[in-house]
Amino acid sequence: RKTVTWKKIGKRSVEVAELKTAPGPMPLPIIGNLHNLGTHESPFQAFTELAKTYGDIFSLTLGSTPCLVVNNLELIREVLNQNGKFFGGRPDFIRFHKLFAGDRNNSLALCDWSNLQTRRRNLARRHCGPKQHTDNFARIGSVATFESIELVQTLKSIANSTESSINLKPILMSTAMNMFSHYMCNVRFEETDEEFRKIVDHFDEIFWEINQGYAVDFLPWLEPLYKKHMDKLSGWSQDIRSFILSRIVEQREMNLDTDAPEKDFLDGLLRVLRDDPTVDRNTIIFMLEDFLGGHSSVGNLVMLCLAAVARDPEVAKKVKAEIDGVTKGKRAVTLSDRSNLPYTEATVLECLRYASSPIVPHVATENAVVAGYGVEKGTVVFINNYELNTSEQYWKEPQKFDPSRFLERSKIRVRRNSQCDSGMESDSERSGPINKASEMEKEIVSVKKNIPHFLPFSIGKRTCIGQTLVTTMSFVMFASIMQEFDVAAENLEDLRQKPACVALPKDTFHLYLVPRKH
Ligand code: HEM
Repeated sequence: RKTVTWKKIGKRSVEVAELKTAPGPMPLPIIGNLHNLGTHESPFQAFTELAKTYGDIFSLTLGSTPCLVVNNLELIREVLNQNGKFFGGRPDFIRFHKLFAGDRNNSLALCDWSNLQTRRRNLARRHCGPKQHTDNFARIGSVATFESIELVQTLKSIANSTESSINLKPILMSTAMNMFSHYMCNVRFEETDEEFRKIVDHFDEIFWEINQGYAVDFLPWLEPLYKKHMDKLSGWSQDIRSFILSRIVEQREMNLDTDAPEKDFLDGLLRVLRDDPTVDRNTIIFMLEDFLGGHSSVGNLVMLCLAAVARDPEVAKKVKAEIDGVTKGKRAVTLSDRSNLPYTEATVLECLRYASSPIVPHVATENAVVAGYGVEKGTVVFINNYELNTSEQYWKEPQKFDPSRFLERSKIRVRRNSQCDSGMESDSERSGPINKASEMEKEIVSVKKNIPHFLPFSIGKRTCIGQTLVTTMSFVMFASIMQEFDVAAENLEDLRQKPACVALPKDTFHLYLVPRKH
């Protein structure tokens, strides 16, 4: 293996070290190690397998691109946290350019790190990653409940009119898109709107596409063979941008009230455009495309949650019992119920673990060192979080779908007034004055706050900005469906998911929905 020259810039001296690159399988001419990845359904499974031979950090050459794979928590932290500033780039795949009008730097997730990216992230954070107890967080909750109530009504009318299984995915995708466009732009669309339906389908196709890997990513000279495919990608994203421009941005620009308080993400973006001459209109359109596009992940995740309960009636029973206990079947589920529905929330988290969404590859923007090995500028770094999600080193029975792994019991002290409480009193309470509020210990179940090896949204400076939107909106949508329907599959075999993938193909399994009697 060749060596890398690495400049270590300390306080006083500049030292040049010759460091070995990490070990790895011998590459073949032209294709490099691509054949080593074809041995499994997902390249991440192949990484886990190769780690058994080469260790938790190893090198590959894909086509002619040097790559590094890191397979354990300590190494992942070393890459993304300690050395994050050296690994802020993204791979230069042709597909990524096609999806963003010829330049992947138009995309927040696929661009290299830059000052523009820092500004875009900051701009997006307030609306797309609001903190709990802020107005924006509360608005996510009210939009999610509003759209879920609409969804349940639509599903009830479909379920009551057919005995067959339902092609649920497009309906969930439209609901997710309406959650996002309603929250970010105060616009929602009717299910009967053909143009809207087409755009939601395009987004879903792109979400699947972005979750796949192709030989052409590392063998760019294959591009002519992929011409049709690449043209399709460009076409989808062009249609999406014209929709966003004509149906969302231009509509708002006609009615923009610049004196009123900022009402949503779109308002915020248009104000920056007005006030900052260095920001151009395309930046705003691409940002909207990126963030509205996030809805596809919510729709796909909820489909996976429904598949999970269709597969496992015991999980379904617990989710329904928990929801019924809180809502008493009398009102819709809201985001503020989340702390009282830990098993339901844990089911969504278990789906995220089980699906094990891959982390977008990073690229070394300068020569660096990981675990004592040299990493050349331009090296693509794969973070194997499939290993983090499925290894027995981190989870008990990782192959089992078990939401309770995300739960913990703890004791809290609560004050109670013995006169008002209809429960059994303890001896110490009975002996106290009748009206005096007393303290008692209560056991509560809650979702574990921090599991260091559970990193579905990654860590470090390129961490996901959409995690609040995902976890809140998918929770409300999933719980609302579970509150109203029993979910079942015609054939459990159909529910099979691709490993290390949070996406399902656009055309996927159908499910039975049977309205529940409250
Ligand atoms: C199931 C849902 C989702 C999962 C599992 C997920 C996970 C991830 C992961 C692993 C990354 C890469 C982090 C890294 O490179 O280290 C990422 C980046 C990103 N995500 Fe998400 N994400 C989800 C949904 C969303 C949504 C809904 C949005 C927006 C509304 C969003 C916006 C972004 C953006 C903008 C980035 C790029 C950040 C950057 O590179 O600076 N994500 N996400």
